[in-house]
Amino acid sequence: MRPAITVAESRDLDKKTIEEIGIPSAVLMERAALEIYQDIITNPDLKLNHTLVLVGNGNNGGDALAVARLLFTHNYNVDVLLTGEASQLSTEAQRQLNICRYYNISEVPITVKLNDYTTLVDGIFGSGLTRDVEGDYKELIARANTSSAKIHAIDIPSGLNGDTGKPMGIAIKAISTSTIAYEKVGMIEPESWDYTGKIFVDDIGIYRDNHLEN
Ligand SMILES: NC(=O)C1=CN([C@@H]2O[C@H](COP(=O)(O)OP(=O)(O)OC[C@H]3O[C@@H](n4cnc5c(N)ncnc54)[C@H](O)[C@@H]3O)[C@@H](O)[C@H]2O)[C@@H](O)CC1
Ligand SMILES: [K+]
Repeated sequence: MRPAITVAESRDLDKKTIEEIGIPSAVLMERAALEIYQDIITNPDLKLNHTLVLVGNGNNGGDALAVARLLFTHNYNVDVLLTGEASQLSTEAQRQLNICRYYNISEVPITVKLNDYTTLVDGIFGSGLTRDVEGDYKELIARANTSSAKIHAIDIPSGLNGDTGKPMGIAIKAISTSTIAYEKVGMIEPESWDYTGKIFVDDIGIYRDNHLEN
């Protein structure tokens, strides 16, 4: 079993892979999306009749938008829900939004009925969660958790502290999670499994130990 890493180490490895080794952020995002897409379409517990992708402002949202595009281009019925303003998106998330807009993937408002969907893909927050979840985000996560839709989380269920395995105010309760590169240490805690569900560890070319796959 590969080792688990802290959130700080995860962010440090992302940064080093991009800045020291030179693998572009967009390439890592595409590799992440391809792995997450496979985890989703091969998961027998997810019904993909109608999927809604929840998109945050950062690169977790970027991963999610790229997943939405892969679902769309493979003829799955998918919509996206931008939780923030398009103008606030990270550079890579903006790139992915532009690609989704090329395909005219439908963007639905935060007031959309979540029970209209069979699956939600959670790309709101990942390793960038910095404080307790409040306000509209908290309400959306609460609605997602009480909806009839099954949730698949990207990297870390939104709102879950990746180091403690505990919610920060509230957290997405996913039936499955595609975590990037390595399990996060908080996912070793059994109480985190209510939020992560079944964990898939996706290798996207980010390695610890002098950046060699071990
Ligand atoms: N290409 C890349 O750079 C890669 C990015 N990855 C993805 O990128 C994610 C990290 O992306 P980011 O660093 O952009 O951060 P996130 O996308 O996790 O967070 C999004 C934004 O949410 C805001 N935020 C944090 N806590 C909040 C709160 N409680 N309420 C409201 N807003 C809050 C922060 O300002 C942050 O910018 C990883 O979890 C992973 O999914 C990975 O796939 C590795 C490769
Ligand atoms: K997430």
